[in-house]
Amino acid sequence: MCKRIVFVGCGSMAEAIMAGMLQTKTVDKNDIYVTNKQDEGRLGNIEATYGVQTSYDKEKLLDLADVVILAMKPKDLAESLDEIRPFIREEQLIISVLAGIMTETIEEIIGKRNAVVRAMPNTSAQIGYSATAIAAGKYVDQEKINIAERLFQSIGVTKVVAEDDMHTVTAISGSGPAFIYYFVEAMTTAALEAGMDEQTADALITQTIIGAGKMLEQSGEPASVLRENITSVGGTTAAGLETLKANEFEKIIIACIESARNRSIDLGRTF
Ligand SMILES: NC(=O)C1=CN([C@@H]2O[C@H](COP(=O)(O)OP(=O)(O)OC[C@H]3O[C@@H](n4cnc5c(N)ncnc54)[C@H](OP(=O)(O)O)[C@@H]3O)[C@@H](O)[C@H]2O)C=CC1
Ligand SMILES: O=C(O)[C@@H]1CCC=N1
Repeated sequence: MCKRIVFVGCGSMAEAIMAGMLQTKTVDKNDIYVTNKQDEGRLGNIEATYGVQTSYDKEKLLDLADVVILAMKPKDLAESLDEIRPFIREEQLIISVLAGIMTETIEEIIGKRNAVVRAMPNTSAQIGYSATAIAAGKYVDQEKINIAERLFQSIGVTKVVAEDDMHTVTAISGSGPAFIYYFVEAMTTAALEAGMDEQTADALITQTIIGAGKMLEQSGEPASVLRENITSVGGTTAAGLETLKANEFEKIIIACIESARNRSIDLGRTF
C-alpha cells in the first residue's frame, strides 16, 4: 500500500497503530510522517525506534499526506485542526481515532468536502490484534472506505459500523481491553492472597485469557455455552459464579459499559 500517512498526535494510540502497520509491512517507514504538539523527545524516540519521519512543519507534512490520522485527545482537536486546516486538500482522507467526536464535527471544522472516517481501534494494535470499528462521514466513497479498512486490517480485525454505534464500540472494544486488564489484576490479587507466587499466577492467568479468547473465536459456541461446559453441578465454577451473581456482576459490567458509552457521548457534545 503506497499511501503516505501523517499522524497528527503521537501518543500511545498513534504508536500502537504505527507499530502494527510497520510490523505487517502495510506501510513503509518512509511513507509515515509524525508530528505532535511540543514533545520533541517523544518524536525523537519514535523516529529512532521506527525509522519514520518526524517534523513540526505542518505545511510540509500536509503537503506530503494522502491520509491524515488525527490521534490527539478530543480536547486538543480544535487547536490542532486550526493549525493544519489551511494546508488540508479535499482529496486527502482524514481518519480520526478520537473517542466521541462525530465525523460531522470534523467536517465542519475543516470546512471542506474531505472524506472523514471515524475509527476506534484499541491498543492491541501494537501486536496486530486490534478490534477496530470504522464509520464513514458524509463525503466518504467506497474507495476511501477500502483504504481505511486496509490500513486498519493491518493492525487486526476491522468492522464497518453505522456512526450511531461508535459510542458503544468505544466502550466495548476501545476501552474494553482496560476492563479485561482490570479483571486480570483482580484475579492476580486473589491468587497472590491465596499464597501463589506472582510468576506462576501471571503465566496461568494470561494463558487462561488467551485460551478463552481462542475458544470464543474457534469453537463456534457462544460464551454462555462455553461457560456452561465448565460449570459442573456443585463444583468450583458454580460456587464462583454464585458469588459473581450475588454481587451483581452482570449489572456492574452493564453499568461500566454504559458509563464509558455516556462519556463518549459527552466528549462528542463538548463540540
Ligand atoms: N489509548 C487508547 O486505548 C485509545 C485511544 N483512542 C483515542 O486516541 C486519541 C489519542 O489517545 P492517546 O494516544 O492515548 O493520547 P496521548 O495523550 O498519549 O497522545 C496525544 C498526542 O496528541 C498530541 N497533540 C496534542 N495537541 C496537539 C496539537 N495541537 N497538534 C499535534 N499534536 C497534538 C500530543 O502531543 P504532545 O505530547 O507534544 O503534547 C500527543 O502526542 C484520543 O483521542 C483517544 O480517544 C482511541 C482508541 C483507543
Ligand atoms: O479512554 C479513552 O478515552 C480512550 C478511548 C478508548 C480507549 N481509550
